[in-house]
Amino acid sequence: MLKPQISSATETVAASMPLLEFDRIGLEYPFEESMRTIVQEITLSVQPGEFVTFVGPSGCGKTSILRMVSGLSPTKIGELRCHNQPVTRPLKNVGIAFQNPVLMPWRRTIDNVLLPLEIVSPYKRDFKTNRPHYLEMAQKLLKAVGLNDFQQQFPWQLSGGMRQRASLCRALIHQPEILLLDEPFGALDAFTREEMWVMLQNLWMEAKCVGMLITHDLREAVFLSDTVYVMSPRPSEIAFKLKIDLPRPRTLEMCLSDEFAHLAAELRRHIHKS
Ligand SMILES: Nc1ncnc2c1ncn2[C@@H]1O[C@H](COP(=O)(O)OP(=O)(O)OP(=O)(O)O)[C@@H](O)[C@H]1O
Repeated sequence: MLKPQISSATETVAASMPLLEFDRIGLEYPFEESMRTIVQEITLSVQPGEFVTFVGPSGCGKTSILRMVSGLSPTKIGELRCHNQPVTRPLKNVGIAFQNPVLMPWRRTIDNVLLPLEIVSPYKRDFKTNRPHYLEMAQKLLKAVGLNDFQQQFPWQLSGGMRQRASLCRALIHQPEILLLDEPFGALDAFTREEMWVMLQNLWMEAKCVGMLITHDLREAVFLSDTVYVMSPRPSEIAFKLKIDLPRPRTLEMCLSDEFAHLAAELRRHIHKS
């Protein structure tokens, strides 16, 4: 709805322009008396609508990278660009879902989903006058994830999987161009997690946004991604890039195929323990 309109003359150029560019990005944190290098140097680009995943050993800087993309922790070494502009402050076109879906316990599910519209420009300006329209958007999302009958429940009345589904709806309600996912299904059991892969794929295909996922689950990475980046141990860099060309929409039956197993094994081979 509020996505930028581009004329057909510029469409061809825009289609080939990356949405995100990591240009020799590094990362250091203070450690004891000096600075410790976490990320050595990362250069890559993400196309509009691409789903990319970062996998790698614990502590190699995956979450820190997502924070850079969100603009919450702007890059100090190298440059991160969104739409060719350096990211120097929190981006508005980003939705975020974490492993722990932090929903407000005093707000009903529907009101938790609506929350970003109350605080993110340009929605907050007309939130009250446009509420019926926004309510419809939130209801559509909740319906898409099977929570139609739980709109009026409080978070503590939902299961872990349901809370995570509501949190994904909340991350997408303001139609972000970039959806950041930090181990969103890490706390769920294996069966629920696989259901969530399918549901997330559907939401992402409908939203046509960039997906950027961190996970320790290599099958999850293969199922969801167009591109998987394997990071090396700290001080990290991209050790391996794997394109996943499985057709979409992907199904859970595909996880049983030799091709799927081969792709997951290929990732496993390139992961080193820190
Ligand atoms: N604010 C901070 N100040 C100092 N060091 C930090 C800070 N945030 C993260 N670190 C350090 O940076 C490293 C990378 O952390 P990060 O959370 O990005 O890694 P990760 O790859 O996401 O790890 P995991 O897979 O275990 O979640 C860790 O060694 C961590 O201790």
